[in-house]
Amino acid sequence: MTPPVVLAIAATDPGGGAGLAADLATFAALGVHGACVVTAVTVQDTLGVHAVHPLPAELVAAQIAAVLDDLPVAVVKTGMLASAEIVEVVVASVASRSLSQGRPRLVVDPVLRASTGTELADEEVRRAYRDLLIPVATVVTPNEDEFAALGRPDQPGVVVTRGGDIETTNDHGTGCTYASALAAYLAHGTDIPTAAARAAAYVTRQLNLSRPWDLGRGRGPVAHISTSPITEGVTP
Ligand SMILES: Nc1ncnc2c1ncn2[C@@H]1O[C@H](COP(=O)(O)OP(=O)(O)O)[C@@H](O)[C@H]1O
Ligand SMILES: Cc1ncc(COP(=O)(O)OP(=O)(O)O)c(N)n1
Repeated sequence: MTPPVVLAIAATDPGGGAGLAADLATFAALGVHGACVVTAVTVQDTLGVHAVHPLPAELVAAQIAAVLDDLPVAVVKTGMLASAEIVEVVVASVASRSLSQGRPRLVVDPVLRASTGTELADEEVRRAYRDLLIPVATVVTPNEDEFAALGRPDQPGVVVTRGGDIETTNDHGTGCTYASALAAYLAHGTDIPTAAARAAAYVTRQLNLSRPWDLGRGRGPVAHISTSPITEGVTP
């Protein structure tokens, strides 16, 4: 038996709220095997992003090749890509694969700015998203600001995210979690509108779970803890 595999290409968040930690936890909760390629190491906490150290683009390319040459990746999900060279590497490594090589579908979460205000992508990165990555994506999940900053891309598969009704201070990482959930549902074979609706429902459930938490000095993380039967009866 082969489980569905999703590859996240994104950056680290040492507090475990956003980035690769959010991606992998979401994949596990939704029944897909998660592989991960690191694009950058960030120094951040629940108060904000203090530093970003992008990895050399060749190292990102080598990680992607190691995964794609070995595992049957159904979906690639990108988060923070940190440099225009890394965006180019993703396009060259993933989108240029032929269908006979098993080209994965591509979910692009265009992370441009943290909700605490720090810019996470310069103009060169935005241009690379606009000109190279978004045109080859299956699904793109910008929030309203990202959608505007990317020139309002008009193509099938653009799902503009719009926050929601739950009032909480524990929402760090919701964008990453939403896009990862959508990627996981796609990997299970769900169509795009259904995957988007299920991802929103998943985020709602997780935000309700973390709403009462007292975690961190700023905006705490959305829950990545599972509410599966394994954890029933255990108080988080
Ligand atoms: N407060 C909220 N209540 C309910 N759902 C939410 C809330 N915040 C986010 N979501 C869900 O998560 C998705 C992504 O959140 P959003 O805030 O748009 O992402 P980002 O962190 O990238 O700005 C939304 O489209 C929505 O489905
Ligand atoms: C490493 C890393 N990746 C992405 C983000 C942005 O996270 P996102 O879920 O889009 O939104 P906020 O957490 O900023 O609300 C990040 N901070 N770090």
